[in-house]
Amino acid sequence: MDKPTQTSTESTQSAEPTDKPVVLITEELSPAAVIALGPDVEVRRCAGTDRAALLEALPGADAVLVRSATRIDAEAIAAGSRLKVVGRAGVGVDNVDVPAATRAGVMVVNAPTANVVSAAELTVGLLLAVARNIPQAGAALREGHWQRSRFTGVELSGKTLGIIGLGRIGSLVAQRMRGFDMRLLAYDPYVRAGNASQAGVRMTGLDELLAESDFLTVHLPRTAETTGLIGFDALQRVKPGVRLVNAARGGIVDETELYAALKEGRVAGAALDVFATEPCTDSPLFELDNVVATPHLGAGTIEAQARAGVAVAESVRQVLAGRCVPEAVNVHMGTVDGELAPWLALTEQLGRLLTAAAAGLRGKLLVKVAGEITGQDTTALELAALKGALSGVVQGDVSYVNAPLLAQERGVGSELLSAHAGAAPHHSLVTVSGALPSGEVVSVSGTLAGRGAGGRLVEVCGFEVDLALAGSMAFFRAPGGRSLVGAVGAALGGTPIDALQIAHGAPVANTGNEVLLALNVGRPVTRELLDEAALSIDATHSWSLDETA
Ligand SMILES: NC(=O)c1ccc[n+]([C@@H]2O[C@H](COP(=O)([O-])OP(=O)(O)OC[C@H]3O[C@@H](n4cnc5c(N)ncnc54)[C@H](O)[C@@H]3O)[C@@H](O)[C@H]2O)c1
Ligand SMILES: O=C(O)CC[C@@H](O)C(=O)O
Repeated sequence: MDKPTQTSTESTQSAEPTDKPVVLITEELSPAAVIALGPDVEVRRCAGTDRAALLEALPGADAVLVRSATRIDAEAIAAGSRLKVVGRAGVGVDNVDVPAATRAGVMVVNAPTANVVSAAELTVGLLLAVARNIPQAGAALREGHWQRSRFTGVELSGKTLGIIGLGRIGSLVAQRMRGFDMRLLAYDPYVRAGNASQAGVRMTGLDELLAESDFLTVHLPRTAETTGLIGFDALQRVKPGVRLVNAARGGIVDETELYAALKEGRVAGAALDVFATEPCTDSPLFELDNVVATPHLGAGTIEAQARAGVAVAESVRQVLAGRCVPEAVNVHMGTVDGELAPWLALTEQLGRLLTAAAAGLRGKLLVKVAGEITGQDTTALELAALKGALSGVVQGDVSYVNAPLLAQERGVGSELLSAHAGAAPHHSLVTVSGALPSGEVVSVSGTLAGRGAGGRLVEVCGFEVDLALAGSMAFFRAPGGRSLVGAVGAALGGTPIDALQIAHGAPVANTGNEVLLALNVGRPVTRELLDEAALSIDATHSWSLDETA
């Protein structure tokens, strides 16, 4: 799909059949997101928080676009029987069951940087609000109370800020709070101390950070490890009178324990943008004067919504057009640019051919990349080979998303070797190899003849060939020294033969007196015809491939 010039067709949820891929939008998104989806999709809408409506709409959707309020769990993934991609217009994917999506071959894409500035700016606002009681003082004033001493606050300057999670947002908060003359500590076991100290942040253990901080701010993802991290134990160890901000995810701070600590005065104030269960409108925390609360507004700016919506819409368009996107949460493909795309298709074909040649898939798939193409990030070619190889042995859809998992389940490994040398006489070459049940290694190599040209098969099991890697193909390995063409032609009956090659001997590897007969044929060769032809020439191996299927 090219850049959109018109907006997408839009309808409310409908079961009407459509030719265009259907993108289901389940939450309020920036209008720019719908424009970015372009004219090649049909947009449908339903409320993601209405579970029944969501489950009813999902079977008709090729893509679903959500924010944080729609639960895309295993049940929702299963309901989305034709779903190819879940687009999360924001950072956190904790409302998406990523393992379930991966298993089903559904790509999950997010917009990891679109709203981080907005989230960091809200955090700064919450730090100021909790230090100076700004929302409470404003609310009292509106009720007719001019109460200055009641809302006396504290300064940020000279105080210690403890940042829990020094990732994208935590780092932006650090940058901004340095301007307030705060001393900055951070706890994040996955961040290198050297990088932090350049940013003026001292890394500490959690205990030290809790004991020394006048203000704490949480910027963690919600995971099994982080859920309840700021609970009873941590809140016992804080510096008395600490003020706490959480604009990351609900549940990381235990709300019951926080309530108790606020009541006791161990925690002097809290500012919360996120809650364990959302929407949250009646928490006991809201009864406390020293609590500031916002309804998950971290990403709630015009700029962040436009950036997140457009970024994720672009990714969804790419996925629906069969392309790979770097923002995929559950596919690790490296950088895939336009130059690499035809090599992906070629490598996938080679993977399919290898499985056919090896009569199955076992052990390890080796993907060797040589020549000019090695100047690019070729990580994705390993996935492409696995995808192709598995498609011949797995029932159901194999995608870039579930290929590694399906391979792992079958005990199949893979390795990518990349070396500039070794492609001659071709400018670039991809070789995929694996093993026969006997342990003998089989390999297939292919190249692209030129820009826009289809793939060429240039090596099969050590024999040099030069055939289009397209349409239907048949291969025979047989003893040499006799007339093979007539016998095979006769056995294949009326099957049109478009190109035929007999490769002798061992120009690439020592294959003895054997020959390889490789054919491009005009229609798929049935197993019966293939066996008959193989018998007629005493072939030791025969296989076919239907690239039109
Ligand atoms: N309130 C909002 O509207 C809003 C907006 C955007 C993002 N968020 C949330 O903010 C959080 C941070 O987002 P980000 O983009 O900075 O994420 P990030 O992945 O860039 O940073 C998270 C950091 O947490 C660290 N971390 C992970 N597990 C940890 C653990 N157990 N202990 C200590 N550190 C740990 C990681 O090393 C990483 O550096 C996420 O939960 C995200 O969903 C909220
Ligand atoms: O969609 C939203 O507004 C929430 C976004 C935010 O929590 C995120 O993780 O990106």
